[in-house]
Amino acid sequence: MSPLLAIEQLTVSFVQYERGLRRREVVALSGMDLTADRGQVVALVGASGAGKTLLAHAVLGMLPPNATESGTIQYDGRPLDHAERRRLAGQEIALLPQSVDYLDPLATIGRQVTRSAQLATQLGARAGRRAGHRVAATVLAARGLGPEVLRRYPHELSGGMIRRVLLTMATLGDPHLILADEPTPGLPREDVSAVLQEFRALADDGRAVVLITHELGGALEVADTVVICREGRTIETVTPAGFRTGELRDPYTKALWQALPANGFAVPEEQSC
Ligand SMILES: Nc1ncnc2c1ncn2[C@@H]1O[C@H](COP(=O)(O)OP(=O)(O)OP(=O)(O)O)[C@@H](O)[C@H]1O
Ligand code: NI
Repeated sequence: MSPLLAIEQLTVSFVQYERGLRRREVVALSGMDLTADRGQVVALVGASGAGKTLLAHAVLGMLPPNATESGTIQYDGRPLDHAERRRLAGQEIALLPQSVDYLDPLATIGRQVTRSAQLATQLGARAGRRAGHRVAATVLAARGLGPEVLRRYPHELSGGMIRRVLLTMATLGDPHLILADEPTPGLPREDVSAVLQEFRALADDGRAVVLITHELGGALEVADTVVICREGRTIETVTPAGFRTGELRDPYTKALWQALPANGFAVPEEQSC
């Protein structure tokens, strides 16, 4: 059986016009490979600007109009064109967005989760309001958010609560593939582990999870494979066991591993200042 998501040699560039209307092409992704199958957590690890969010946005058909793409994105064995990506987005494929700006600052959490529940369960807007509201209350409660949260606006929630609301919304439609874009920054250490374990559980339930993160340590806790990217390309794909037994080929991957607290925080010479 083909893997649920198979990305090969994905490239993305942006056409920009400089002063004088000189056309310039900026290459943002130059060869990303990533495969994620049902039951797996695949961590996508790389520094800021490496291209992690762009990869997720490409899968969901969310790249801006000035982007051009090459390479292949296959879902369940078939190449995904733009229309198909948009059709699957929010249904079979869910994004847990990096930015909390995806929430509407002027609508209560209850309204937004209800709307997501209506969309996800394809209930009609009117007929579905009550049912949607019930579903919203239930799913939020399951993530430890009480009924009072329904009446609050996004700015009245802590960072950790917002993350839980986003996770709730992303998983409402019972997606087969979840792309989680930096779900843990700003969370206290114990919450980080809890969130990571939620992704593990979602994968153990048969979904595929792509976990985008800066933090190799967290990725190693829950991932089946770790894809290391740098400057727009995949440089290495390793299992957590491969890290421990030293099966690392690329110096950048080795440096990331050595910089973990348990390995002595060794910062490579070229990067120290
Ligand atoms: N719309 C755009 N136009 C031009 N360049 C873009 C656009 N969107 C992203 N980029 C560039 O593509 C590169 C990858 O960006 P991306 O947001 O995917 O990085 P990232 O790995 O998610 O970083 P972070 O960890 O900070 O979220 C960056 O150099 C960024 O400036
Ligand atoms: Ni990003």
